[in-house]
Amino acid sequence: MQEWRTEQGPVMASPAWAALSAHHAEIGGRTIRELFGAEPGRPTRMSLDAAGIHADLSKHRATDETLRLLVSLAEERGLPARIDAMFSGARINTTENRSVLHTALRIPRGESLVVDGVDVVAEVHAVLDRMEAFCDRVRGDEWLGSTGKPIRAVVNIGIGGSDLGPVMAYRALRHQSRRDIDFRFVSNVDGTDIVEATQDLDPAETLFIVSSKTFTTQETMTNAFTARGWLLSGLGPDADVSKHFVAVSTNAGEVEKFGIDTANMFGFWEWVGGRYSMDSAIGLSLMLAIGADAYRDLLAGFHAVDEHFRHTDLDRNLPVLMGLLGVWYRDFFGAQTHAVLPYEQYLERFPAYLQQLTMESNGKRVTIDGDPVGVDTGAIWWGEPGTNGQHSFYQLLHQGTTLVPSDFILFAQPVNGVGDHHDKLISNVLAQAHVLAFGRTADEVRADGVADDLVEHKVMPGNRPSTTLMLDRLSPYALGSLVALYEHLVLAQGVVWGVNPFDQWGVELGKVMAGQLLPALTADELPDLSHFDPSTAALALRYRSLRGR
Ligand SMILES: O=P(O)(O)OC[C@H]1O[C@](O)(CO)[C@@H](O)[C@@H]1O
Repeated sequence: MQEWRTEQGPVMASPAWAALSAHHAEIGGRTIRELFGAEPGRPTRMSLDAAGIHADLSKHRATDETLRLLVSLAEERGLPARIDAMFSGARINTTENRSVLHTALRIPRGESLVVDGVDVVAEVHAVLDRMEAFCDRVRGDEWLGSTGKPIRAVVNIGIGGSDLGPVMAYRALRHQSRRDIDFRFVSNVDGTDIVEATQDLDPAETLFIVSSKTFTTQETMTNAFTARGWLLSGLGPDADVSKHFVAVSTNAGEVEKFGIDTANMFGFWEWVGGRYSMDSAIGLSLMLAIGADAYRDLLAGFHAVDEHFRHTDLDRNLPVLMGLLGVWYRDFFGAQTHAVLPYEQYLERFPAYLQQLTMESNGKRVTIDGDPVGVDTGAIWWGEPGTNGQHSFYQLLHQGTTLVPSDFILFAQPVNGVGDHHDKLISNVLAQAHVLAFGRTADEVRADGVADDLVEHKVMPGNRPSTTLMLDRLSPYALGSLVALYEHLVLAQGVVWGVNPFDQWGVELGKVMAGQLLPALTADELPDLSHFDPSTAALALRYRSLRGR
């Protein structure tokens, strides 16, 4: 086992932090207009390319010196050493004593990475091969349901990382998915989710994938039991459910207990965090949808960005620079949120996916050593596909009082080239980034002939920063590269802040309390609620009474 230790100390004690504070006092008030005016070569100098992603970082409230100081901060915080430690399998997730090796999920076949005496690359490819063989059988109508019918509906049951990645990626790539198989995703313990997902399906043609790293998650297990009941009520009590259920998990014991043959289980490893797992066997539904070759292209996209992140100097390293700019706005400008605005309808769930990735990772108040962080950490991430957002919340982005750094994502080639839709789409995204950055002054508004009493209403303050990411076409490779970009951005930010981006202790207490409340809501006898606060106890009693208990 490779031991890994950190004694980083607070980020504010870092000399680069003090230098950044002084630098912010000096240039924080300069506008993007002024920066462009002073530096004609800015767009070229501040753009870079990584694994097919072209990134324009010029519309930021940052100079070369800002980037230099941010990179110094990352160096002082030990980012290069942490990157090496992660890729080599050291147990950098110290609060759970685990390696962090999602990058091993996409190392090409034939290479090797030995961790604790095991070649994890060989294990990864053995699972990928099993997944491929299974997917070929289902897609080739060789895997038959218990009545002999081929599979025409696949329902992934999972939540958090066992849902958001699969559903995001399926929606992103459904243009190259099998259209004769219905793909559905059930996550919420709210019964509506599973009822709506199954009510028009034929159980004889339905395959459930129960996806859960732990196989103990309340929502997933509740939905899995309900799915089994639905199947048996449709096919009769003697139906062979093994033809309709497979599992993706690290927990073979619980999979067996549920009644799924472990021959139909696809494993992964404790060194894959839930929110970093979409390219593990958790992606089985996606492989069923797009096929194994396309799935391997997705892995290649991930790997290309891994290589970039691992081997590129910090000052040309895209995930590092984007992560550092996020720290710059969060801690020196007080930006509380970060928007992701994909101008690609197929990426409709990408912002939701990034919410778990970023906020479960860096929504932390203490450092990896357990001390208060002392500065603001992870921003609130959110977003919607363009152009819908323009007719909704962009008013606030343009003229509100809150600074919202934004990422615009666009693709040069349309997936669906209908008429002039795509050119119009792209004109919109470029226009939005332009207006956010450069705005419109009162003089310019007046020069347009606007009446005096409306001038201030029409002034666009501008100076609102954004990154533009332009890719060629939304392909599995491109999607993999984008996800890896944000995975590594999260690590860069976490290391600077000194938090552990790989644990999620903050979600545990709510689960425990729900477990304690459940019997209080359902027991025949009025339970003792005195250990809950009076508000919660009163609401529980009201619920019982409204349910006639
Ligand atoms: O895959 P599992 O074990 O069901 O967990 C689902 C999700 O629950 C969480 O632990 C949070 O509750 C996530 O980190 C994880 O992705």
